[in-house]
Amino acid sequence: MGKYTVRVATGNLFLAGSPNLVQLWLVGEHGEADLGKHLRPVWGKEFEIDVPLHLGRLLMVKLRKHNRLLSVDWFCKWISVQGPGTQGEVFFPCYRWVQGHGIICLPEGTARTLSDDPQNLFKKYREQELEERRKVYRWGSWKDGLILPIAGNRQPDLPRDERFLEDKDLDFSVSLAKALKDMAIKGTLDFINCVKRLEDFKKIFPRGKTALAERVHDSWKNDALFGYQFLNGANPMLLRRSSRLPARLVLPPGMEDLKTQLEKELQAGSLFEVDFSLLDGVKPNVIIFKPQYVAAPLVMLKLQPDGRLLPMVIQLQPPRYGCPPPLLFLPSDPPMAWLLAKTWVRSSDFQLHQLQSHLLRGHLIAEVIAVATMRSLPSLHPIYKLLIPHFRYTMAINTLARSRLVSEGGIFDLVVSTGSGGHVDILQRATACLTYRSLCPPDDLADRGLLGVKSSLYGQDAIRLWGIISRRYVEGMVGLFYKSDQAVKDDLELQAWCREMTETGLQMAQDRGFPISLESRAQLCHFVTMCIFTCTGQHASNHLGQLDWYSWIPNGPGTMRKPPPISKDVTEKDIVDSLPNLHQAHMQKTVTDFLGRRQPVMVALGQHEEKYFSGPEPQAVLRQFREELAAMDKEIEVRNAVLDLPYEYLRPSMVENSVTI
Ligand SMILES: CC/C=C/C/C=C\C[C@@H](/C=C/C=C\C/C=C\C/C=C\CCC(=O)O)OO
Ligand SMILES: [Fe+2]
Repeated sequence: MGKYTVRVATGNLFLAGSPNLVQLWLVGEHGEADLGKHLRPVWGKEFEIDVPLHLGRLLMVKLRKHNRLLSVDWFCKWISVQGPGTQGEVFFPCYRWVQGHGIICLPEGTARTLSDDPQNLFKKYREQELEERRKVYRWGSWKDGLILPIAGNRQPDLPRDERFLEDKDLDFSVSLAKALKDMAIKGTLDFINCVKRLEDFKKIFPRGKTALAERVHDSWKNDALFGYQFLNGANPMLLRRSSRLPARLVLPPGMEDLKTQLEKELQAGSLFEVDFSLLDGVKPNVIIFKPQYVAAPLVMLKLQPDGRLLPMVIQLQPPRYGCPPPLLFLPSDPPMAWLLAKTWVRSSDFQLHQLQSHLLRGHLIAEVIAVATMRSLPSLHPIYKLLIPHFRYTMAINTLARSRLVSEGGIFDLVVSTGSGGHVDILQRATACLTYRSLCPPDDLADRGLLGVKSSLYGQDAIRLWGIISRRYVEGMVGLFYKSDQAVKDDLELQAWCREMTETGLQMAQDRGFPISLESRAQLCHFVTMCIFTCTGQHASNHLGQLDWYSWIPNGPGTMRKPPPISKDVTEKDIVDSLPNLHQAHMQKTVTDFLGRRQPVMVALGQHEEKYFSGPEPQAVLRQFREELAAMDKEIEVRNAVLDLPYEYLRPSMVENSVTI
């Protein structure tokens, strides 16, 4: 018996409140008390009430919104209750929309696995919550041979909790509308203006461009900048150290010097390669009845002692049986021939970057993690509480990508050489070779021979960030809730989550190294770190470079309008005629500017305000995580200050806490 003070926190945004009355119940270990309909969340924040029962330790708050005439959704952040006992103020996290008039149960914020609840006080609640979540979060299907998305084609189809809140929605819609309006106004001139010289692409070079974009415009023809991009550019995921000369690199007679140089670098361990074979045979797009072109180049590069990565040879297409060996382009070739060869590589890199590194390995994997978690882990579960902040807006932005970017008639079909089906083929091929190791930087960088490469700033920062997420955050939290490997094995919810991810979301990916069970705390930590890194650093390192590296279109051509050259007799006009026309370039710019701009509505890594965990220990782990992130951020700032080309894409203050754009 006694006085209870109930505090209710409604979302901060204008549309978060509701005039509907809300009924609350307090559920304790000794009983349940109906507090009646005391709350109008628009205005009500706190009220006191006498409860004539001895409830004992508070376990749960139940709430129900009553809507006589009009049902208005309410965004409840949390409820806290200060009772007469020794429990102190008890916190019940929510951070969800309260819709309709069903009863919602909010368990007290302490994280609990099934074995942390020996009296099964929450067992029924966990089962009911998952039963409801599996109805609301359903796997969809976009294209055969791909990993699964959330069901739903448009934002309104998504669960309310996954849609943009009004601030993000406003920024996204207004910015997109402005970008498209500008495009429509200026774009009319695109058909009148034409590009005669490479410098004419300045006509669509943006105002307020970044300093690095300026450098790209000034130095895009430079071999060192061309090589640098494979280390620290928009797409740092393809470069690998050569262990042998690639079989596809057929050296025609007269190339003995090159062979000697390649073998010398190979022996020294300084030979690197970028192989775009995944693009081989991809059906190119046809844009306004005009065929576009796709190539599948191979680039060989040498790592200099000063850290520069310099191209040695470019083969634009793999050898064909019964045909003469493909032409090889060299730095010593006529300048326009060499520049066209590099430009073809840049266009090929744009395709694999946007589809394989950015969309598939960033956006779509993050979505699988989010949907599998919502379908398999109750909100009480410690791994749910650890992961949920890293899912914000991911289903929404991916639904927009599927409906406006890679959809039929979407941007890829309109202005990208792999649009109109080639892009789906590439996604299917990339999915078929997507391995668990490639999503974990310590393994991926080891496999690609990039560990310890001083000029791989991406590699250094990825390892550092992975380590902070793994050691300071994930291991810290897992250590609080799993005291042995057996506890991991015994957690049936956790095992179901892992299987749901690998077998269903990733479509039987166990043959590519993904686990279908978790046998130890170390394996659990590795898997959860992969989840968090994918939703944060992996996406950021492949998203943030668009503005810097693709603002100057010749450095990232979304399409090529002429076939790859078969001779070295190349003019500037040949290059201009191969590059996107002004309208295609303008549309590409508009989209990559819109996507690549720094987000005003942004939560940086680890900076979420939601308190999913109750108790001092998880808060201490999160605090230490934030301290380590701040230290890394400062050290990157100091390092970048003395670099000719700063690398910012894995700075914790730049990395979003989830995939939201
Ligand atoms: C050409 C850039 C390609 C990027 C693909 C990689 C990742 C997906 C991207 C997410 C995009 C999500 C939504 C895009 C929404 C709108 C696109 C802009 C204009 C559409 C024009 C129109 O529909 O009118 O990661 O950031
Ligand atoms: Fe993105």
